[in-house]
Formats: sequence, structure tokens, C-alpha cells
Amino acid sequence: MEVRAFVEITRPHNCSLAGIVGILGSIVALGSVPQIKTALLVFLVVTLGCAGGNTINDYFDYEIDSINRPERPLPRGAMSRKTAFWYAMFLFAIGLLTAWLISTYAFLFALAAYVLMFLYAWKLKPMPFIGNLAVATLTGATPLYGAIAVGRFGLAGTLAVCAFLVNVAREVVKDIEDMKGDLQKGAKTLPIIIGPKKAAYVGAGFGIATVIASFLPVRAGVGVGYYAMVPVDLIILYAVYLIARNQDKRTAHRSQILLKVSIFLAVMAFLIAALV
Ligand SMILES: CC(C)=CCC/C(C)=C/CC/C(C)=C/CC/C(C)=C/COC[C@H](O)COP(=O)(O)O
Ligand SMILES: CC(C)=CCC/C(C)=C/CC/C(C)=C/CC/C(C)=C/COP(=O)(O)OP(=O)(O)O
Ligand SMILES: [Mg+2]
Repeated sequence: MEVRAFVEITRPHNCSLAGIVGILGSIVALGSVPQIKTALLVFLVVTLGCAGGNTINDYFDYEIDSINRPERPLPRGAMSRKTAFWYAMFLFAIGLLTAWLISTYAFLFALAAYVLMFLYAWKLKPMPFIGNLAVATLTGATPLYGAIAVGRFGLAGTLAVCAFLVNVAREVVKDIEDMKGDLQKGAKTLPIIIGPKKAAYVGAGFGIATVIASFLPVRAGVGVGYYAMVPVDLIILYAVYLIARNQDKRTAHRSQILLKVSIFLAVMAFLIAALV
């Protein structure tokens, strides 16, 4: 058992980004910075949920990760599957207790998100496109969580739409990248059902929709700091061009990584626009 596996399995880079997005949702909903206590609680509920979701995801993905991702903690033997299961339940429990400190609505919203993450890992992921929509719904729910915590929505809805669209695009491209392992395990992902080319066009369509939606906050009057979004949209369009042109594993990996970079930069752009 490797102690560092308890951090690694949670994918802290995703969880910390998600936590920041939760706080961003509060900022954009309020139009100002929330109380530090609220910001901290939102960050904890989202990061603990994301950590539990990634952990339970690796628990259920053990066989497929043994093919696609043998370096991950469970396939390489750094942690037992039983330990991973109860570690995920522990993370979810602490997250729910933290959500209870915010409000009843915040608790119920977190409970729904955590249940959806468990269902995704347990049953939804192999369903063509349904699994992609579940993950994208969870990422879209993240800024909404921050809004629920402060009792207002404001512009958090536009953030949620962008998060949903870009993550549908990224999930489809990730499925194109993982086709080999998914085929061996009999998973019925979108690229396997309709073919990688048509799936690439679906992902590209959601990528283009993200670029269009990324200007929604401008229409709502978000400040000039928002022009930081322009390079983000150019990166998304390049990722779309790559996957539409070629669907081999290497191109799909480059495209999905570019989409992840665009998510990180977009979050920074929204933060700048909200705080400038
Ligand atoms: C215009 C534009 C791109 C707006 C971005 C909107 C926005 C706020 C996006 C944030 C979405 C979010 C909550 C991200 C959290 C971290 C994350 C990438 C979650 C989804 O992860 C699922 C994925 O399958 C994990 O795989 P990997 O990253 O390869 O470990
Ligand atoms: C709204 C609240 C309270 C929490 C949301 C928490 C967040 C941000 C969830 C975003 C989606 C996410 C990261 C869920 C975790 C589990 C997951 C979907 C991991 C992706 O796993 P796979 O689809 O198997 O892809 P990999 O090949 O990377 O394992
Ligand atoms: Mg997985």
C-alpha cells in the first residue's frame, strides 16, 4: 500500500480546479466575493465530492484501467480495491457533513451530485453518450453549487452551460482516445456505436457550441477582462479542428488535453472578468 496513492487516486488537479469553479460560481452569482467561510465550505464540498467520485470511478474501472491506464494506483497495486471503495465512501460522507453546514438545499444538491457520480462509475459510464452527459452535468452543476450556497444564481447559469458543453466535447474525445480498451471490455461508448468519425463530429459540435456560449456573459455585461476568453476559444477551435481531421489515439489525446487546458484558462478568464 502506497500512502501517496490516497492523494493520487483522487486526481487532485481536477478536484482543486473543480473547487475553484465552485467558488467562481458563488462570485459570479453574487457579483462580488462571498464570505471566506462560505467560499471554504463550497470548495470543500466540491473537492471532496470530486475526490470521492474519482476514487469510486477507479474502483469500478479496475479492469478497463488495467488495459488503458495500468499506471494508475489500483491496476499497479498501490491500493486495494476494497480500501478504495471505503475511502470513496469516507470522502463522500465528509463532503455531505460539510454541505450540511451550508444549508439544507446545499446538502440535498451535494447528495444528488454524489449519487450521480456513484451511478456514473457503477452503471452509466458504459452507456453510449449517457455517461458523457452525466459527467458534463456534474461539471455544469459545479458553478451552480456555488450559487446555491449563496442563495442567488446571477450569471452562474451561463458558466454552467459553458462547463456542460465543453465537457461533453471532451468526454466524447476521451472516448475516441480510449476505444481500444473500451472495445476489449465491451463498453458501448459513442465512438464504438457510431464510429470514431461521426463521434468526432459530435464532439466538435459541442466544442463549437461552447465557443458560442462563451460569449453569453459578454451579452450579460461582464467586464472587459472577459476578452481573456478569446485565446480560450481559439484553443477550443484548434482542438475541434484536430479531432475532426483525424481520430487516431494520439490526435484524440492531444485534442482532449487542449480542451482541458481551455477549461483551466477559461476558469481563470471568468475569475478575472468577475473580479476586474
Ligand atoms: C468557455 C469555457 C471552456 C468555459 C469553461 C467553463 C467551466 C467553469 C468549466 C469547469 C468545469 C469543471 C467543474 C471542471 C473540473 C475538473 C474536471 C475537468 C472535471 C471533469 O473530469 C472528468 C474527466 O473525465 C476526468 O478525466 P481526466 O481529466 O483525464 O482525469
Ligand atoms: C456539484 C458538486 C457538489 C460536486 C461536483 C464534483 C465535480 C466537479 C464533478 C465533475 C465530474 C467528475 C470529475 C467526476 C468524478 C468522476 C469521473 C467522472 C471521472 C472520470 O472518469 P472516467 O470517465 O472513467 O475517465 P478516466 O479515464 O479519466 O477515468
Ligand atoms: Mg475511469
